[in-house]
Amino acid sequence: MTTSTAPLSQDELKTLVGQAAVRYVTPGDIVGVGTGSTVNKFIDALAPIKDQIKGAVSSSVASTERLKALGITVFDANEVESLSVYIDGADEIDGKGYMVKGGGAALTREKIVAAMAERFVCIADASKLVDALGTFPLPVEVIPMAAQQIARRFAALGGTATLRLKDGQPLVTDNGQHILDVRGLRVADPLAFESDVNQWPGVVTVGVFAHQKASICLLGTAEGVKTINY
Ligand SMILES: O=C[C@H](O)[C@H](O)[C@H](O)COP(=O)(O)O
Repeated sequence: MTTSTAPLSQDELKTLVGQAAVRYVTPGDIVGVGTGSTVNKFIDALAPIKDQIKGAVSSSVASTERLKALGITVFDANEVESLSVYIDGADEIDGKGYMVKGGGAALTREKIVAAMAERFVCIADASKLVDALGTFPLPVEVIPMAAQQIARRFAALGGTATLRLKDGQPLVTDNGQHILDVRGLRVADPLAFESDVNQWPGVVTVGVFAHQKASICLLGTAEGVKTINY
C-alpha cells in the first residue's frame, strides 16, 4: 500500500516559518515584530517563551493587540535604542533580499522598526519569492491631500495608482493616512526607486524595502524551511 502526504497549505507554510523564526530570538531580547498573517504565526510561537524575552516593539496596532493579549510587554519605539532582530513577512522578496511590503497597510511603522534592528529576518511562504519586484501592487502610504498628485507621478512612470478602500471608504492607516496601490510598475533598481519616491512631496513611505532589506529569509517550501542569507 502506498501512502501519499498532502502538500502543505500556504497557512501551514506560514506556521512553519513563524515557528522557525523563534530561534533568532535571544533570551533577554526586545524583539522587533512586524505585521500580517505570517507574523501572527510568529507571535503565537513567541507565547511559550514570553518569559524569556523582555518584550517587543511592534509595527502596528494589530500586532500590538495580539502581543498584549498573549501577555507580552510592548515597548514604545522611543523607549528603545536598538533591536538585535526584526521579524516580519513580505508581499514579495527577491534574490537580494529586497522586498515589497505594505499589503496589510503597516509599511511605515514596519520600516521604522526595521531600521532599529541589526538584522531583518523575513518569514515568507514560497509564493512570495520573485525574480524581480513589481507583480504585487506596490503599496505607498500618502498624505491624503497629495494622493492625486502622487498618482499622476506614478502614471508618468507607467503605473496605475488606486486608492485603497475599506468598507467602501478610503482605508485609514495607523498613522491616519491613506494608501495608494500601484500596478504595472517595473522596479528595476529598488534602492534608487525607494530613494526617489520617498522624496516626492506627500509620500509618507513607499513599500519598497531596499534600504531596510532582509538579512535572512526563512522561506516555507514543500521541502521545509529554507534559510537564505543575503
Ligand atoms: O503591511 C503589511 C506587511 O508588510 C506584511 O508583512 C505583508 O503584507 C505580508 O503579509 P502576510 O504575511 O499576511 O502575507
